Amino acid sequence: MTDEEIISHFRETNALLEGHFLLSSGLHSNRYLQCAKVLMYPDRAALLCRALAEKVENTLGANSVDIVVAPAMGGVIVGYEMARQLNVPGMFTERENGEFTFRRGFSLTPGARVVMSEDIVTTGKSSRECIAAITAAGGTVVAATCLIDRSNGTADVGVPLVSLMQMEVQTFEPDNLPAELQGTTAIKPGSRDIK
Ligand SMILES: O=P(O)(O)OC[C@H]1O[C@H](OP(=O)(O)OP(=O)(O)O)[C@H](O)[C@@H]1O
Ligand SMILES: O=C(O)c1cc(=O)[nH]c(=O)[nH]1
Ligand SMILES: [Mg+2]
Repeated sequence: MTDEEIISHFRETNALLEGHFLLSSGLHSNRYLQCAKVLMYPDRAALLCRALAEKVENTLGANSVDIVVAPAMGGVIVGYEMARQLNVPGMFTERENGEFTFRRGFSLTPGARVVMSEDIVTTGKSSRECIAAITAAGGTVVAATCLIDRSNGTADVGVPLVSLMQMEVQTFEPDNLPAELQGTTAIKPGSRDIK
């Protein structure tokens, strides 16, 4: 799947937003990729995750994954579809007092080979937090995946990161906003509690 085909799925579903956004990391941006708008279409979710699962298999080899774990909320749908495409089970972690935890009776077999599946990577902070929770629960994270790596390959999540597409999207510290964003109110689409 080419980058143009991937981005077309975002454009056609109005998932490529422009405005003023407060990101999960606390950084600001004039662009936002709302993956939920793409993933609301099961056929598009399947096409994108099939292509990403193929990349994982090319990187790790066949039958190298025991389970997919995804961080809620953004990772839930993509994690489900990645598990389906890799033909393994999938589960998710969710925040409790700000920390990713396994709830709902989810647990990992010690040493289970885990692919951690995100929707978006900007700084990699959420990915690293989810990977830490998986490791603490006894899993071995063999790779991380995301649909779009907004860091253009610069985010370090501590394990190989397989992205469907890399993009370079500018981000800004809150006290260093460009003129176009100054004086406008930032929208915060994600669910992380930013103090
Ligand atoms: O690489 P990062 O800088 O961590 O940014 C990317 C993270 O931000 C978004 O989640 P968010 O925390 O907004 O919550 P959500 O998944 O509930 O939407 C997205 O789903 C990633 O998890
Ligand atoms: O960094 C984020 O929080 C973020 C950026 C983006 O483009 N999309 C998203 O869901 N989260
Ligand atoms: Mg998220």
